[in-house]
Amino acid sequence: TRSTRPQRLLKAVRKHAARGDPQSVISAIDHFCRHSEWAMNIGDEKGSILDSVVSELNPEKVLELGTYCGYSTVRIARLLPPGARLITLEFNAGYAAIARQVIAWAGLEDRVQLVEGASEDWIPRMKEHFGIETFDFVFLDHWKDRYLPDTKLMEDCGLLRKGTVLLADNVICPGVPDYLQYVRNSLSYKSCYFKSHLEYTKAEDGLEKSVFLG
Ligand SMILES: O=c1[nH]cnc2c(O)c(F)c(-c3ccc(F)cc3)cc12
Ligand SMILES: [Mg+2]
Repeated sequence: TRSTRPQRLLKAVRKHAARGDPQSVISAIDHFCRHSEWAMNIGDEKGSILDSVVSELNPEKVLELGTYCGYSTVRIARLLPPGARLITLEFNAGYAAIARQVIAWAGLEDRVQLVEGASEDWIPRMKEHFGIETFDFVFLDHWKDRYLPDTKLMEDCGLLRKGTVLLADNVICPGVPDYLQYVRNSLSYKSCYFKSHLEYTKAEDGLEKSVFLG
């Protein structure tokens, strides 16, 4: 039967990237998405903005909602000190299977924990199951209809602290109007927009960075 796009993306990583070299994994995926098949990774342009936010923050505890093939997981994890931890949630088992192999190829499995399942099921279990108090950084990149309810759920579960940074992908395309309205008008957040482009295209998209004020 025909392979899936994530399987073809992994094949390109294995062919063109060096094991244990996260930058070569990132470059191999970007090359595949530009020259072979578009795929919904954050990409190199928005990825550079992600890098700068993570580098400035130096987070110890990171949550990623939406792993897909692990591209942004690798981008974030490669910037973390070895003691830091990144938990990434992926609903789609096929995507998760590929992402595990991409993360392993990059040599970053020691600081990444990939969890398969629904964000709404796992967010309430972060404390008792993973021993997490609060997150320093949350990257939202799963499903537009879940950004707002999952943010409210993280608040209710006490997973956000004064200064926790939320960074949301795709706030223009496909767009998350309810989430944007919330973080831009709530007194509990200081929010700003980083204008960019939809991965590997000329269409507008951007990232919204929101600091939780407690
Ligand atoms: O569902 C998504 N989850 C997470 N990230 C996405 C993304 O970065 C996209 F560009 C897109 C996307 C897909 C098709 C389009 F025509 C435009 C954007 C979707 C997602
Ligand atoms: Mg995205």
